[in-house]
Amino acid sequence: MSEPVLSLSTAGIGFHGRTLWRELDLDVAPGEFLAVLGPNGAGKSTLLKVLLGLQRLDTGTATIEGRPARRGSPRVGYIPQQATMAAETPLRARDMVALGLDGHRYGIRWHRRTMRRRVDALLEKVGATDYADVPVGLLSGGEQQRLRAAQALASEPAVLLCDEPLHSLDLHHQQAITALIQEQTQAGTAVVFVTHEINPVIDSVDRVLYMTPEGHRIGTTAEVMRSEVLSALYGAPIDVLEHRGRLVVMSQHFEGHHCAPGHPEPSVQAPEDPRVGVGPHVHDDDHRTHRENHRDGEVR
Ligand SMILES: Nc1ncnc2c1ncn2[C@@H]1O[C@H](COP(=O)(O)OP(=O)(O)OP(=O)(O)O)[C@@H](O)[C@H]1O
Repeated sequence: MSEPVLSLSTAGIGFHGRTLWRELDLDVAPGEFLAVLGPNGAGKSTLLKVLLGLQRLDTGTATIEGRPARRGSPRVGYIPQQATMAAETPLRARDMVALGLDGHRYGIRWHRRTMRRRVDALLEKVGATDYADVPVGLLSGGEQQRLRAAQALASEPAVLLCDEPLHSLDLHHQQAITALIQEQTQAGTAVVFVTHEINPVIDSVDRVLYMTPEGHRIGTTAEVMRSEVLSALYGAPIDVLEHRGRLVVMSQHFEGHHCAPGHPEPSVQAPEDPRVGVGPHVHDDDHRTHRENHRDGEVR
């Protein structure tokens, strides 16, 4: 591996006596795309906060480009979890994207025209040209999310941290944003992508970090997204099935609608859904349908 751009060494953190994760050793190379998966409350967003310098580790170290992770670094881009902006926010869409441009990059102040061209290109890439001059507070959640992606990519960061950036985007815009992030990896940006569903990004992912309260695993998708590995991590039987290049993760045991006591459930969705993956609620009916499909040979 080339010199890592992001490193965690024996990192650990917890709150109020509860350990979220510990002994986390991770090196991410320039241009690498790391997906971070795991149940609710496993500490995925906390990991991003550590890398943003917003949260201190209890043990170990976190470095970006060899220096301790710190707040406000222009070398780190961040697409936060979606939150609706107030209707009266005094920013147009293009202003929000421009905020992501480092006005003094490499010590040279951006020329106003260069800046406008760059903003226009970013707006176009996320499909936001039509509402470039609309106040952000009047836009839909998905439209605002596309602007956050454009803003985070504006400075071509060394590390891009994404906290469920595809949440609430329609399929077309999921693909557009994923393509944009993928393109950024070609330029050398390392991506840490927290998600509940691997399938929308499965073709972009180099490695997976899967976190659970019992421990974590790091490896390629094929190494980590396996029945034995997830069963060991959850401490309960989990099946991982592949269907047309997409993964279906399902629990073998349900108590009512839950997979295992104390664990938010991994998802089961109809295998025909191209977006199936680790995610929301599981119904016994879904389970039966899937099993029947499996018996009928529809799932390989
Ligand atoms: N500053 C804090 N003080 C106390 N507890 C915290 C703090 N930050 C996070 N936590 C707790 O740590 C746990 C992990 O939170 P985190 O948001 O990292 O989980 P997550 O894996 O991103 O979950 P989700 O998938 O639901 O977004 C939660 O129980 C949360 O309440």
